[in-house]
Amino acid sequence: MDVQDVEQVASTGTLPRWDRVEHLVVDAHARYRDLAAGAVADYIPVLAAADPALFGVSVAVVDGEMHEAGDTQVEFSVQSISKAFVYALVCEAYGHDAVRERVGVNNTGLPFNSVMAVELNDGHPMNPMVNAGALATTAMMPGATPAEQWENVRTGLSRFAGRALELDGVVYRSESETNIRNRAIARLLQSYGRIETDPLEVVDVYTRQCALRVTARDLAVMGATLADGGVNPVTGERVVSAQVCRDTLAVLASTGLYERSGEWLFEIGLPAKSGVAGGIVAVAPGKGGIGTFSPPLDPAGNSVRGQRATAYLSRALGLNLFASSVHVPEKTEPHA
Ligand SMILES: NC(=O)CC[C@H](N)C(=O)O
Repeated sequence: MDVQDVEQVASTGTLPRWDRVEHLVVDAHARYRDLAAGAVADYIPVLAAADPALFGVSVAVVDGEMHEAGDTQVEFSVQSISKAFVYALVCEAYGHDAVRERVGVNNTGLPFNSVMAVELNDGHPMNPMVNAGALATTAMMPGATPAEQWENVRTGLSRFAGRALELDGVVYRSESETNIRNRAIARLLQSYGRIETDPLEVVDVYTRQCALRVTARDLAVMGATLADGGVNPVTGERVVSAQVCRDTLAVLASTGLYERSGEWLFEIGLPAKSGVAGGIVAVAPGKGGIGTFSPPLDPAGNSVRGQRATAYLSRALGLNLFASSVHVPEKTEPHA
């Protein structure tokens, strides 16, 4: 089936056509498997050793159905995707007003690890999806000690995934030895009174949260939990409230792909979050989650194949939040 056909499928009858999902997931994988663009991250030394050929596409529907193709059971570090779920957990604990005031919800327009963004905004971290805002958010995680905060992060993200997630010790150590910039950002936030506890301990919890091991399948389930108003569709457990999901998805829509968030929303029309190990989670509210994994990244740090596969599924399944169900786009291929 070519793109035009699937768009016609998506444009007729009730959307989305979940009966076609299995076929479309396999097709999304086949289409982009050989796409050779992008480069694996190397600023965290161990990530440079990732196999660029790995590629998995997974969809979790809010009724608990799973559809998968490729390397969906391969584990990789969650990296920045953790920021979305830690943000949700902190909002659940303290209410979104407290987090919004301290961390913000506006895009910086600058790279995820920008120091200048903090300086330009009088020490305000701007949003929870860039490193400054994520550090400020992790600092707010419930727990009397950093060890307790870390355990709450680990168990909280595990509840979103529906299984016990574990630390990748090799990734954690590799990033701990080289995360000087994050330590600088944490110190800068401390200087502006945005972090009240020990900034280096905050960086340590944050580095651990980024080194949690997930699969594309986990990402799909985590996304489906946000799509399902906070109830994990596989375990049936309520992880966060529907309001927290709504707030988290709004933040993801405006900031989830860093300085490329506008282009992503324009083309794909779904809230999403990327990580530098090559994962992307996208959320179709009320419908399901899409998890992709492929290590080669674009210059902003977003997986190239993951973006293409998600764009294809969004179009083919009619998931774009801004599209009416009868719209058949003239353009059949997205921008490169
Ligand atoms: N964009 C990312 O995935 C960055 C996460 C990484 N752990 C960092 O802090 O630099």
